[in-house]
Amino acid sequence: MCADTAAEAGLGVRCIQSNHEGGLIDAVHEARHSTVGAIINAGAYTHTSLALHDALKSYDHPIIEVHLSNPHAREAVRHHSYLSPVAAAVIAGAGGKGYVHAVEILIDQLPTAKARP
Ligand SMILES: O=C1C[C@@](O)(C(=O)O)C[C@@H](O)[C@@H]1O
Repeated sequence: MCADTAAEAGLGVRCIQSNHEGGLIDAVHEARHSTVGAIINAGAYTHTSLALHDALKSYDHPIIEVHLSNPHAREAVRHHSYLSPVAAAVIAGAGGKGYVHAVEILIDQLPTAKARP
């Protein structure tokens, strides 16, 4: 579904999964010159990783933060995100559909996006 939505805007989707903080950071740096935007669910690293925050801060394209659940309805430790300050939008609690919405929002954020009426 994400790929279909992106394809309608002439874009492709590349998915990366890593259980390692450094793997996510490397993926962000590697994507700098080959992507126009990023959608990220960093799992628990959302709440702990200043390093991932720094990597995303140096990524010069729109970032959409996604969570399947709503971390704000969960334990207090999940209420802070290191990613949100560098994200153009945050989608939480929409389950898997959140990724499709993230693609739509990302497309709207691109410099080539037409202004909405
Ligand atoms: O690993 C996860 C999953 C999560 O990112 C989500 O998608 O709801 C929310 C995080 O708080 C949690 O640590």
